[in-house]
Amino acid sequence: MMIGHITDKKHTKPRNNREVPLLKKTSKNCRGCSAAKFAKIAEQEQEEMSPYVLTAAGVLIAFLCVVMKTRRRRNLPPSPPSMPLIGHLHLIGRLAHRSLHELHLRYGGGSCGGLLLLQLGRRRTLVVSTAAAAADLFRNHDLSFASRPRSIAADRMMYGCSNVSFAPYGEAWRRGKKVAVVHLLSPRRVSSFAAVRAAEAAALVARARAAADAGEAVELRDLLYGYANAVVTRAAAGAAGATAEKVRQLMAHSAALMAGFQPEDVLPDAPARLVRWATGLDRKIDDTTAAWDEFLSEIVAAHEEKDGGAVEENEDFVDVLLRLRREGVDGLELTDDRIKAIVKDVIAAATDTSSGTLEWVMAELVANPRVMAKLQDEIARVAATATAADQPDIIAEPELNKMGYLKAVFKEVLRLHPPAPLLLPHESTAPAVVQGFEIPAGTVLFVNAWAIGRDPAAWDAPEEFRPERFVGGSGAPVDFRGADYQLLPFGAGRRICPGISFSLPVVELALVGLLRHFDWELPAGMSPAELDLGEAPGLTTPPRVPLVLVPKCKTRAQAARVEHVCV
Ligand code: HEM
Repeated sequence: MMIGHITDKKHTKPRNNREVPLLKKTSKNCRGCSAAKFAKIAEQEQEEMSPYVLTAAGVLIAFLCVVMKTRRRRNLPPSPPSMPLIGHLHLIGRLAHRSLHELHLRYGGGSCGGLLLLQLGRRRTLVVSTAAAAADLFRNHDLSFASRPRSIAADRMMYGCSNVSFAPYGEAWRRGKKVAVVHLLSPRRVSSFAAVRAAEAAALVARARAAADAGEAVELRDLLYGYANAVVTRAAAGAAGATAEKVRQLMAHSAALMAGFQPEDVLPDAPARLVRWATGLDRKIDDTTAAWDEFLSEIVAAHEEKDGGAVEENEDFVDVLLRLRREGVDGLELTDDRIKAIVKDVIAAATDTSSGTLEWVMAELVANPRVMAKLQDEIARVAATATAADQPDIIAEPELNKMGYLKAVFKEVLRLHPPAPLLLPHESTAPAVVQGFEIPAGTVLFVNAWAIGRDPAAWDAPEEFRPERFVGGSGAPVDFRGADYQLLPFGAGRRICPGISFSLPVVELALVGLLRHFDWELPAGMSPAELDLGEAPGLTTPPRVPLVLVPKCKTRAQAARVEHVCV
């Protein structure tokens, strides 16, 4: 009816094509009408308006048809019931990878292709929880999902995301990643840090030995973090000691600010900004960012003063980046800020992941004494003939390749305890059809590497810790370099971790040192079955309860074979 009153009837032809007199509009005119007249006008009016009503109804029906057709055509992945505003956020606990795994088991099994679609606050989120779904995603849609969701915290803490990890997909990310892969983390560069690794691994063994001599228990997290941090800081900035300690403090502050959901994940921009300001989140980010910037600026300035003095083989990451700036890297402007962003990125990406992996290995070995003994046997066999020339406590790195069981133990630990269980979040920039489901552009992606490592379709007895599953067998052994989608601790595709070759000798050398020289026992009265193998929440997830063990120098009979050990 409203349409009738507001439309100019002059331009209207009724269905029978009869010319209709202009409607008398004023109430003054109507007031004088008799009931019969009024009814006639109403009738006339109705007759006049029917084309409009029909048109409106037609448009509405057409619209509904399109909506319904689109809905029917949009074959979205399954999704649990959600709440207004927060969507599915209330279903995610402190350990997001476990909550998502439970949701997958409840809603995403069977014909759902290993996918779940969630609304996490404002973000539409695809969760991949099986090896088959990961294979389809990385094989066929890697490019569509190669970006990162925008994060205000990352933006401010990483110089406008000019680092590698949080940079959105595009030319700047591509060139930054190339610098990381080709210049910072290449096999040649990684092997140039062998002396750094050997010295820090020897220091680690010395610290464990001091505890063993004093009969003290050791908090492994502290010991292993100190080791990983020292190696990475020396590789990145050429310094350990006070520098590494400063990195440790800064990292502790940053990790807390980056983990978990952010206000803008749930709220529109303006209220989110208000919440950030009111809760002091912005101030904390600004303080931490300023402290990092001061620290990194000093390092860059000190390196610049050397003015390219380092021999190329002895360069640390800052040296390399400054040299590339002098030489001019195609298409990537290596400003001071970008250099600081890349160095900070690499330090952050390398430290927690490496030390977390080592702590999980030690936890699983203590929980599985059979595996510990078998690995110690392998190490003793190889080490009997091979120590580093200048570090008698440490095995020469090429010998690590003779330790097949060691490699299998690491794979098994990374299967069950990927240090970043959801990798880093990706975001799609184009629509894609994954496992037959339509995924719109702009969808955040979580690949649940933790759940994929437990996928019963991909693994036999997935909950069992059994490194032997990676030894022998027919065909190429499963590896974690991104080609075997059932084992994704480093991710796969374009966004795969570029630090695999850097991290392997770091973790292997330390573990070999710790197992070669010591037996490790639980504190008095504790049995392996009592070990808590749950995770702590965060972007990286070390054991929930820091591992405390007692190192015992190996028996004199064993020590006699390797004379320098614990005598
Ligand atoms: C055990 C050790 C490590 C693990 C488990 C690990 C795991 C990961 C994971 C899961 C990602 C995200 C992949 C994705 O988004 O799909 C990643 C990215 C990254 N990692 Fe590692 N990482 C480790 C060590 C390192 C080391 C030692 C470095 C450098 C020295 C490093 C540098 C990076 C960088 C720069 C990225 C970002 C790649 C990109 O966005 O394109 N990581 N890592």
